[in-house]
Order: sequence, then structure tokens, then C-alpha cells
Amino acid sequence: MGAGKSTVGKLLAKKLDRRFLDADHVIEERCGVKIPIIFEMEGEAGFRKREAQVINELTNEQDLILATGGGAVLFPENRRLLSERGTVIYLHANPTELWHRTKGSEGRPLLKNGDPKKILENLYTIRDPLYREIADYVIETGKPSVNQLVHILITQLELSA
Ligand SMILES: Nc1ncnc2c1ncn2[C@@H]1O[C@H](COP(=O)(O)OP(=O)(O)O)[C@@H](O)[C@H]1O
Ligand SMILES: O=C(O)C1=C[C@@H](OP(=O)(O)O)[C@@H](O)[C@H](O)C1
Ligand SMILES: [Mg+2]
Repeated sequence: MGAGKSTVGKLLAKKLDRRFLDADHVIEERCGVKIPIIFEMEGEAGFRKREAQVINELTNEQDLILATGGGAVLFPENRRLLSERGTVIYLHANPTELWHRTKGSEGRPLLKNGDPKKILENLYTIRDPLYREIADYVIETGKPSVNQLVHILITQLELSA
């Protein structure tokens, strides 16, 4: 959460003239309510089921840039689908950066049950190895701006094309 998947993904797609979808937005559209309401009504487990369904469907699409939600890597099946069907970019940021970027934002229910900085540190410890397991590229996002990241990504993708 806060690494820049939604923001950088959208801009990257625009620059590359590709279709962009954000898994969280797809889930919200399908449910007709925002993510915090889904968590309230169905719990995290209900949200994860919907997320897994969307990842299964959207990883079948060609030429799509997909921003996942931060917890999508938790399910082994999601990791398998992302890894086998796509090119996976891990936008890396340390927990302090993630905290700064998510501070005050609404819509991230997992950060509401306690000290957000501690929660982000715990999630980072669990998730960082999972992202690294499937990442084709690990991109450091601490210093570059969003626009610089798009440039870095395009260069990386062109270099390995
Ligand atoms: N490289 C960056 N430098 C500074 N701010 C960033 C960077 N990447 C993202 N942000 C900001 O951090 C916030 C969270 O970004 P977002 O795209 O929603 O992250 P994610 O989808 O990974 O949770 C947004 O306000 C965004 O503008
Ligand atoms: O990290 C997580 O478990 C989540 C991240 C969110 O997406 P972002 O990573 O885009 O904030 C969203 O999917 C949901 O609130 C759960
Ligand atoms: Mg997002």
C-alpha cells in the first residue's frame, strides 16, 4: 500500500498507449461499493476471494497493464497467475515511505486497526519476500518521482525487449 502501483501503472499505460486496469477499481465497480464497505460486510476473506477472481480474469487479457492491490501476492494462486501470465514489476518502498504516502488517505481498511506505521512494517516483512519471489523487475521508488519512475520502467522494459 502506497508503493505507487495505481498512480505509476496508470501513467505507464498512458505513455505506452496500453489499456490500464486497477484490480481494486474493478472490484469496486462490480460490487457497487468502495473497498472499506466490502471489508465491513465480508471481511478481508471476502475481499480476497473477489480479488482472486479478478486477477484470474484479468491476467488472461493481452497487453493490459494491471495494478493489483497490495495484498494480492498473499495467495499462492495469485502469485502463480501473475508470474506465469504477466511481467511482474515490484515497486519497492520501505515502510516509512509507505507510511508517508498513505498517511491521511481514506480507503485502506487494513490501516485502520492500530498504528498504521506498525501495520505497514508488519505487512512489509510478510510481503516483501513474496513480491521478490515473482518480480521480473524490482524498482526502487524511494527517490524518483512518479514521472521519473515511468521513464525508468520504460527504459528497463525496452532494454529487455
Ligand atoms: N515515487 C513516488 N514519489 C512520491 N509519491 C508517490 C510516489 N509513488 C506514489 N506516490 C504517491 O503515493 C500515494 C499512493 O500511491 P498509490 O498509487 O495509490 O499506491 P498503491 O496503489 O501502490 O497503494 C499517492 O498519493 C501517490 O501520488
Ligand atoms: O495491501 C492490502 O492488503 C490492500 C491494499 C489496497 O490496495 P493498494 O495497495 O492499492 O493500496 C486494497 O487492495 C485493499 O485495501 C487491501
Ligand atoms: Mg492502488
